[in-house]
Amino acid sequence: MGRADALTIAGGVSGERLMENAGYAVADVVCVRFNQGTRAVVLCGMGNNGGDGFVIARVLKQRGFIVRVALALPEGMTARDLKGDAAGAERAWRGETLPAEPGLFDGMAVIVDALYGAGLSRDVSGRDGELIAAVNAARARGARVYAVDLPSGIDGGSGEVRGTAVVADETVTFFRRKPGHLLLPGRTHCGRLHLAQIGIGPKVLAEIAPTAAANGPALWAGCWPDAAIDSHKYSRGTALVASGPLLSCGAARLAAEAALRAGAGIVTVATPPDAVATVAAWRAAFVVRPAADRTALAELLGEPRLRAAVLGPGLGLGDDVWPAIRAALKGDMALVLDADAITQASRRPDEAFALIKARAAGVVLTPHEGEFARLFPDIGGSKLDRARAAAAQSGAVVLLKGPDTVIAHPDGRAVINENGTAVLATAGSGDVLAGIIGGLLAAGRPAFEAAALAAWMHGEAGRIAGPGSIADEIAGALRDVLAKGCPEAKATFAGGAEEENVVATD
Ligand SMILES: NC(=O)C1=CN([C@@H]2O[C@H](COP(=O)(O)OP(=O)(O)OC[C@H]3O[C@@H](n4cnc5c(N)ncnc54)[C@H](O)[C@@H]3O)[C@@H](O)[C@H]2O)[C@@H](O)CC1
Ligand SMILES: Nc1ncnc2c1ncn2[C@@H]1O[C@H](COP(=O)(O)OP(=O)(O)O)[C@@H](O)[C@H]1O
Ligand SMILES: [K+]
Repeated sequence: MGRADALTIAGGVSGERLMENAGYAVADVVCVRFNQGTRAVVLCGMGNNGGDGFVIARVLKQRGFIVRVALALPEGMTARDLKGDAAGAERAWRGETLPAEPGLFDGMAVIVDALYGAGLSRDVSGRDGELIAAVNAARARGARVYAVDLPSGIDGGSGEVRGTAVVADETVTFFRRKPGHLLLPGRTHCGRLHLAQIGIGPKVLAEIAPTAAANGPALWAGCWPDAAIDSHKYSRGTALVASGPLLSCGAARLAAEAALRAGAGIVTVATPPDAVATVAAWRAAFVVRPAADRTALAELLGEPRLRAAVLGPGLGLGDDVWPAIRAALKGDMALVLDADAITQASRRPDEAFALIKARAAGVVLTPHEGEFARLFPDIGGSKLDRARAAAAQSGAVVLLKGPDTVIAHPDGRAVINENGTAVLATAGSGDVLAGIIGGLLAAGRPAFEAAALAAWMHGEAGRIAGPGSIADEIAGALRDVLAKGCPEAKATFAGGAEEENVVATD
């Protein structure tokens, strides 16, 4: 954001104008719910976030609110020491300013949090921590909290809580959302999020060329699995799902069903002999092939018409499994490596990553946090950073699961998924996701787009299936997701003012 501001200011829009627009945007959101006569306190910090706060205080006072500013400055600093646009905004404020202290929030209907925004660079502690605790306590007693740009204490780049953080009812941010608005726990601190345009134009967006975005149809509308009128099952694509033995064949059944629903024309389930009858009886639509051992599985994976394979759900952790995965990695089909296949790869990461990098067809790795730590033990940082680093290290598209699933391409592009709900936090849900990706890969969709679209379809399926659903029903709800059709595309990544899905990372 700092760079976006600087480029805009260099382009002739003053910082003061940006701050005025930002302040008005927040005041307008407050005024949707509250009227003249409302008691409001604006908590201002020492930087430009605080500067926005002074503008908000002025506008709310003009509109008849009873407003005071609670000014939180470092020891020894006074309002006269404020700098730049924040100093100008403070001078233009003609109301009451008090040194911030926790008691100032008592009895307020509205609290505006303008303590820290994008400039937060270290953990909040001491007096500021107490102020944040007091804001949250006042909210618990009924005050409505509006955060300026970010809830203070939330890191805009990572969504992490830096020590302690404000919990807001509404957050107004400017220009573009930041990763911290989408990643947890930041997302849950924002409350309702508003995006306001304050004069930072499309040329700036093109110049900063963000490589992160919220997951949405702009990325994958062209990959929606509509089959052409003249399609046949083979042209729609063949996928193979490798099952585990009888006691762990449920995972492959879920994945195979999801792959069929998501667009594969045919799905073969390769099954150890003890599970053949169970798998065959599960869905008449499955093609079931016994694979007595891993050599037989490797042979089935050599079938030339195969466009995609899903390996991992229930596959097994025995030493005999890796040769089949290795055979698949040496093959031509696109691959989803999930669950046990990720654990298998984590025992020999160098070999796995070399095989992934050497192949032409795409690979999607779908770790949850535990599997991620196993496969990429040395990678740290924000969820966005970690997914990107893992993609670069492995050569695969990495889908790092969770409520804020991140999908990263080795070239640095990444999307953050935002439509998942806790309905998905149920056993077998990840198998459904792996199957959806496999179905889209079988239909010829590129790995990054397939993974992003699959995460979105999975989220929608969870919403449609609703609370109380089990994984079988999430797979079943894919039919409704597809029946609703592809949602309207809004552009993603850099290039136009309408591209609200872009996340400004700098
Ligand atoms: N002209 C501009 O640059 C615009 C900036 N805007 C606002 O400006 C904000 C960013 O302003 P700033 O860069 O001044 O930063 P902040 O106002 O977020 O933070 C102020 C300063 O506090 C210090 N600080 C950081 N963490 C601290 C901690 N834990 N304890 C003590 N001190 C700490 C840092 O030196 C930081 O620069 C945005 O979030 C947005 O609200 C908007 O007005 C839009 C225009
Ligand atoms: N609270 C949540 N909100 C949104 N999505 C979630 C949540 N918890 C889990 N998920 C999603 O559910 C799936 C769970 O996958 P996984 O952990 O592999 O489970 P399993 O192995 O039982 O199938 C992932 O796609 C994950 O992103
Ligand atoms: K703030």
